[in-house]
Amino acid sequence: MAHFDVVPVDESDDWTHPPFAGVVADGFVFGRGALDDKGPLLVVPEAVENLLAAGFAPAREVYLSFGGNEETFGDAAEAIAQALRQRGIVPWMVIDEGGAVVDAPLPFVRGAAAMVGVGEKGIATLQLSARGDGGHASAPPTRTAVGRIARAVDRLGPTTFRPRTPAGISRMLRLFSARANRPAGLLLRALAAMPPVTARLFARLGGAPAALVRTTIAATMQSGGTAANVLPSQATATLNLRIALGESVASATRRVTRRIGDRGVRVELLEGSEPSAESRTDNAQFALIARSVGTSHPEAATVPYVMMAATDSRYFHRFCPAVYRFAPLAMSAELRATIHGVDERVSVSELERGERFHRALLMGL
Ligand SMILES: CCCCCCCC/C=C\CCCCCCCC(=O)NCC(=O)O
Repeated sequence: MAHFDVVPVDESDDWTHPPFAGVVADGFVFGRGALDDKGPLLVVPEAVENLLAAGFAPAREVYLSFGGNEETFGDAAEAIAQALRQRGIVPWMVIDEGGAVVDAPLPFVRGAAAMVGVGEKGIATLQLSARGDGGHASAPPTRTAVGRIARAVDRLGPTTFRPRTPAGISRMLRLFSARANRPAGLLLRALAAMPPVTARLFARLGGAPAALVRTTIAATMQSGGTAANVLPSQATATLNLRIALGESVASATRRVTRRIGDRGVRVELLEGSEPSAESRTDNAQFALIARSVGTSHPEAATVPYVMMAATDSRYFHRFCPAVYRFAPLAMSAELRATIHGVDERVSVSELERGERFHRALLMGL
């Protein structure tokens, strides 16, 4: 699976090469979507076409699913999943974006790792709204509609949701422990054996580690009021929740509502998508991914993790137990930071390695 739509470019951003010109320079293809998700997409048909040209026929049926509205949470992948389901087709394995080959994935861990998302967090978009009486701003009530919404957002701190370590993260730590120096290796092994301790530690670290173990809340938009000297008659805020594995859209919405604890603030669910279950790592599918990584990126260990963002594959995990999120391209931390950002680019040599990965995967089915 992959998608060919991209997020927009802010005209004020300073790109080295125009973001929609596809300039090839210094060994990279520059452009919006180079990593998310045009590079990971094009290595799939490249592999298929090369195998077809060589007269190869795969041992299983292969479906290519390319959607055009992933970034806007559109319904292309949903329609594709539904069509397969209606035909009684349950894929043996689904592979989509959401992982990559990374270097030094954790402090003290040596070498490259092919990070494969074995699970994916859910999403809920909530709108908070409050109403006020309006009027002259020179004689305000204790709390305006804007103030009410601000207080509600402030109450939704990082401790709103309890942390919990998914099994895939414990397995990740165990695999990394073998690639760390002795003291760090012992620590990682201990953390792998004590999921509640890992959950608390990662939650405390904040950022990506915290996002691996708990439901996160980002207030992303707000509005309210019409003029500087007019009391607002309404205010709203939009919250983007990423729901941890094991929780649900409904339970997260309830918790947010309770935590706000203000009947004057309406909490409305605009859209939601449940978190996935975790796909297994002790099966033939995961072993095939690891073998294919061995062909394209022999220096990398194949390691499970949990994808914090959303992919089109979320429409498949509802009826297919083996869903993996992995783009077979090396992405340094610097390159990952260009996704949805400035100077997004993909290395030409990685495109070649990506094609090799998919060829190995198809041949190994
Ligand atoms: C110890 C943790 C190591 C983490 C290593 C992370 C490796 C993942 C590498 C790349 C993943 C990039 C995937 C980008 C997909 C973005 C999908 C997206 O934006 N979806 C929409 C949304 O979620 O809003």
